[in-house]
Amino acid sequence: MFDKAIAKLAKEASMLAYTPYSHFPVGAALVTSEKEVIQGCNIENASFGLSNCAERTAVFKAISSGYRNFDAIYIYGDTKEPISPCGACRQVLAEFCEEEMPVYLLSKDLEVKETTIAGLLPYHFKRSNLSTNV
Ligand SMILES: O=c1ccn([C@H]2C[C@H](O)[C@@H](CO)O2)c(=O)[nH]1
Ligand SMILES: [Zn+2]
Repeated sequence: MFDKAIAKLAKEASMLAYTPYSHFPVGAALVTSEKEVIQGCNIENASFGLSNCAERTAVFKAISSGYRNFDAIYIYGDTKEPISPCGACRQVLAEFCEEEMPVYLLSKDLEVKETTIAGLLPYHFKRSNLSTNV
């Protein structure tokens, strides 16, 4: 269920973004099954392709802190319409989150578009697709 306080934490996370190249701050708030909120921001690099999006920062922070199960993610962009995550982030989220997990996409004014992991990336490549079936 959408929680405005967590949406504000996603916006707050964007304030720490390192964006000297795009000047486009993004924030994410990933809710763990323990109800912890892990924030992330985008972190750019002079070698542009090495930039890391807010969503992946939040996922990598959470995984490297020992969390493995997630209830929701909120993603905030300083945008007119609710932000739309890039393909790389959709694939990384699909690795760790259930297909039906709620995803709340937020605009500058905290207008919300609700979707799911499967809604963001239907028919995604997954572990069970590997021939080794690990
Ligand atoms: O959902 C998104 C979309 C874009 N960005 C970042 C990547 C780059 O730093 C900047 C411009 O693309 O915004 C994110 O962090 N998340
Ligand atoms: Zn991304």
